[in-house]
Amino acid sequence: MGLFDRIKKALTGEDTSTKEEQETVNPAQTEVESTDSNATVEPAGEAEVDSDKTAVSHETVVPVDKEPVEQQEATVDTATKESAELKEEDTEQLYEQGLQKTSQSFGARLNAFFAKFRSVDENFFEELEEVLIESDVGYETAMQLSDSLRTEVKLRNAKSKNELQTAIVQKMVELYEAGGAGKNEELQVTETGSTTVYLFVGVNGAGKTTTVGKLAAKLHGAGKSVLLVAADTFRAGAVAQLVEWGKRVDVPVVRGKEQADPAAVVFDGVQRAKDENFDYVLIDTAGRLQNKVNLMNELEKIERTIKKVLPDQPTEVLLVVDGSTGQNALIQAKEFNETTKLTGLVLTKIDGSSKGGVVLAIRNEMQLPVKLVGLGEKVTDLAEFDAEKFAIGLFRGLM
Ligand SMILES: Nc1nc2c(ncn2[C@@H]2O[C@H](COP(=O)(O)OP(=O)(O)OP(=O)(O)O)[C@@H](O)[C@H]2O)c(=O)[nH]1
Repeated sequence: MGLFDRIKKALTGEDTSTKEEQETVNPAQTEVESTDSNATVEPAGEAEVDSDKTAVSHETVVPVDKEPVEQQEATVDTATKESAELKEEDTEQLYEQGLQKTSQSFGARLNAFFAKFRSVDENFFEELEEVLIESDVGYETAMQLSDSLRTEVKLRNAKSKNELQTAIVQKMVELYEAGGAGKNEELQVTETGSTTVYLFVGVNGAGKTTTVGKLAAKLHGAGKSVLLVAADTFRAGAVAQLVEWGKRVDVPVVRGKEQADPAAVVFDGVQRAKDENFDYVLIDTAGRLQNKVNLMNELEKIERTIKKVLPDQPTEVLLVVDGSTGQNALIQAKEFNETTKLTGLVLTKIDGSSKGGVVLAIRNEMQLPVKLVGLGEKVTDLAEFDAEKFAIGLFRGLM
């Protein structure tokens, strides 16, 4: 069953797939349980701090400049540890709650538009374009949608309100699917079996540190060993914030002094991860966009540094954007994409925002997959992006 049919079935209960499709089991549905079955469970970090550099200490903070050794408490209060294991039903609920505002405004706009529907004429398409732009799908995408709907309407000779509503949703889903064609939709893991490095970039306040913390909890909960690198040495407090997340989710953090060279911190972190065979390194960077050249140089230097230690890394360069800023998120994504080669996006703060429609614009205009979504401030409020759940949340009440 195609994505559109699955969404339609979920929203209307109507099964529009062919009989053959109904008889074929969707492999994607059978995969769910096998995820991470190979995971080796590492004991949670109660390790003692050991002055011997080779000993793995889950709470050791490695000072980059080798100056006075700053170390966190060696033992972790188990009561403060948080795990990020989410059940399938929880994720569904999160999506639904998270997208409530978006679907209310998105659906309400389109519903209001259809409430005064009379006939399919030039006015109809012009108004539809306006409604779509207001719904944060972006100008370019709104135009494309309206053009393809014109063709579809002619082709099907569609006249009724119902036919048109369904056709719009279908076109949005098609556009969405085309935007990701040939792209890896999920977070990738290194093929060599060595450490996988994810580099997080994005403007200040987008939610990088929070996302790194949440993802660390998820991976750690799945039995993976994770090392965090606080390369945002620019903003006072940013390092402390990541160290706090490290404590909270029980993973070690490599940090430098304030204003230290971020690339030096990255070097130490990646080297340690390699030496100690960590499964993942998550690097939090500074997000200054005021000076594009500086930012580009810094990110390039960080990437070069990673490659010095692990030539096939980073596996992912993820841009974190604040989804509640709507079109601003799209503009930021475009600017970052000019300076660094992104592999995907993390869209945060979808909860409580009415601007989730921007996913469609980002995907269509940048051909970049949204890999993760932030659906709240809690450690568990991070989910892999699921187009079906997202679309169901977005189009609820429209079909
Ligand atoms: N509601 C909600 N809030 C979020 C989400 N992700 C992050 N936040 C909040 O957004 C604020 C900024 O998040 P940070 O993680 O500090 O952002 P950052 O990009 O690391 O910012 P800098 O450290 O300044 O570069 C914090 O108050 C987070 O709790 C989300 O998905 N939903």
